[in-house]
Amino acid sequence: MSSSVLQVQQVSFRYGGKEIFRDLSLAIQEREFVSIVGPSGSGKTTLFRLLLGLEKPETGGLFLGEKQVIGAGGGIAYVPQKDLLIPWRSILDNVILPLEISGLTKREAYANARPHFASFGLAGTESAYPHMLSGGMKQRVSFLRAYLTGSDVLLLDEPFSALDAISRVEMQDWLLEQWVSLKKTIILITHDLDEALLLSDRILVTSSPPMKQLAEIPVPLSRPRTMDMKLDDKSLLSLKSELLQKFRHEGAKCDAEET
Ligand SMILES: Nc1ncnc2c1ncn2[C@@H]1O[C@H](COP(=O)(O)OP(=O)(O)OP(=O)(O)O)[C@@H](O)[C@H]1O
Repeated sequence: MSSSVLQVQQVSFRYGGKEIFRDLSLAIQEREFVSIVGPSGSGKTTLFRLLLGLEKPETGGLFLGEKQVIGAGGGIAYVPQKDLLIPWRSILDNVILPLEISGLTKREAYANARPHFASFGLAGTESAYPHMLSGGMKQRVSFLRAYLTGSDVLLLDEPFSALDAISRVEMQDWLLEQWVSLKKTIILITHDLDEALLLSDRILVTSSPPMKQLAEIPVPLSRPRTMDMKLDDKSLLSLKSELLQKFRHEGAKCDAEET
């Protein structure tokens, strides 16, 4: 067998009468960076909810290593679109939440969290409150909180979509660096095709429900990657046009379903 860290095996799922997945299978390799792109309403967030154990498949199974994914919080961490920081807790108190929940005392949790502030670009923000930070910084806090769960797999649900264009590019660069240094497996939902191309080893394209498989586009760019590549590389431009075509095609099918 390969070194899949995450496996979705023949999963079927529906919300009431709406069938979302039918016998869907996919595998994510250890330390892979995979982006999921696809039209609105195609089931991207639902896939995350299943991976987090927040929804139960009708049939099939989801596995983290050998272990079946059951219930929330089992080795998979989630960074949502909105940072969901608690406004009345300091940044340090926000990031230690998962450590407190796992049973550490506040003192232990602080000792655990503090050394990571610098590498997450958050030095000096420990006693600040969320409203004092920029959008990009708040997302880094959210990312640090997810990292401190100790999970090997991070699910990022459009984490940069609310940021302005410049902060977004800065955060994409930052995430590239973090992915290299933290050695985690990352799955990113994004609507930004440039972001998907720049960051990923593979891009999975969702289609209109019920989804039986995800189209897969490998990104054959060497690493380390830079922003210049994004602008210059000819193969990147042709990949982008391939992605756009798939995206539009599936989007049209989704729109037709909704009407
Ligand atoms: N709790 C729910 N109950 C019933 N239907 C739901 C529920 N959550 C999502 N759906 C439906 O399931 C389908 C897939 O939703 P999902 O949020 O997974 O799509 P998505 O691809 O993440 O969309 P977006 O890109 O807009 O976030 C949609 O048709 C949505 O309306």
